[in-house]
Amino acid sequence: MDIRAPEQQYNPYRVYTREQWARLRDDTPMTLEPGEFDRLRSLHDRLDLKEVEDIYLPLSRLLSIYVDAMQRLYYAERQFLDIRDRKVPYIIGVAGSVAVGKSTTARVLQALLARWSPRPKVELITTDGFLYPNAVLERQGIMQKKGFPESYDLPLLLGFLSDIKSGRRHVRAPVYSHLTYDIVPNQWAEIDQPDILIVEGVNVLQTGKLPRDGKAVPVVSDFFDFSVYIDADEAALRQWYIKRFLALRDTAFTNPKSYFNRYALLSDEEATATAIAIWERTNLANLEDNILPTRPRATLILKKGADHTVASVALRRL
Ligand SMILES: Nc1ncnc2c1ncn2[C@@H]1O[C@H](COP(=O)(O)OP(=O)(O)O)[C@@H](O)[C@H]1O
Ligand SMILES: CC(C)(COP(=O)(O)O)[C@@H](O)C(=O)NCCC(=O)O
Repeated sequence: MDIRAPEQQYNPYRVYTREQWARLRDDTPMTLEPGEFDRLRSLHDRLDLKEVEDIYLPLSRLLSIYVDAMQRLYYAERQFLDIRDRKVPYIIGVAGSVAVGKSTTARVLQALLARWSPRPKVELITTDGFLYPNAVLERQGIMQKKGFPESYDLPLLLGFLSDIKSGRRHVRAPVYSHLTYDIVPNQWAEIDQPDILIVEGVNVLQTGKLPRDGKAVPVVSDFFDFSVYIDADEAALRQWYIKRFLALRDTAFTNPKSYFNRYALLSDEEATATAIAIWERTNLANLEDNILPTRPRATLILKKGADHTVASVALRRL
């Protein structure tokens, strides 16, 4: 235990207000077209020009420094070891609660990084593709634990990342559908030697239980060069989850193929009660037990306020 006064304790992060962080954009140009915002934004997430200018352009600038430095280190080490092989993809993890807006952040980063010069190949993968199919979750009695560590095929995810890092071509990842709430049979996303890969999911900073015998067991973040945790207070997350559930009731849930089709005819009150029940039973429990504890492992923490915009940024010291 650190018995020093809080102000004397070592803080691994430098913390910036939104205004301080926004100034770090410097002369990074805006490369997104106005029409692209709708495509990048998830349901009920907030994303406007100011958010990209104040938060994501400084982050894009910082990432370009990190990627550049890593490439130079990589080549210097290759020279030292007298090895000649192709460069490895730079991997960025995006973590945070269900409904915090990970998908939007990941898509904005993908769009901004892909416009760097010379144009890198930037791919994006979500870890929900590595969830076990519903049939398996049902057999194991963990359908209500979707998103918990035990609901993912971790060896498959680790194998995928290892293939990517080792420069393999045409690496396949399974695909998840939010509509059917299940893995899509016989469908894969193919990742072919990207320069940068963004890996988004609630579980990406989890370590699991490390073996006591010292045997080497990789964890997902061993493959990351940089990671972002998107943070928000529980009260805000709960509201966003309920709001999104109500919006989905009127849209996606009305599709007969939707797993939640039975909720399409619920009244506002019934739908809110259902959303709160799912939130508390599954997503909040997962946040408290398995997601929030990984926050201190991130390179960068984006803290959102109740209006979905980023209020402060914490960057881990090198
Ligand atoms: N039941 C659902 N039906 C259709 N789309 C959904 C459903 N649940 C979530 N989504 C969409 O799936 C995406 C991922 O959501 P989620 O995993 O909660 O992460 P985040 O909100 O952090 O991006 C979001 O774009 C969300 O709007
Ligand atoms: C699939 C999810 C765990 C999110 O996974 P992620 O892509 O963030 O790894 C989540 O969207 C989910 O389905 N949660 C289960 C409870 C619910 O239906 O909200």
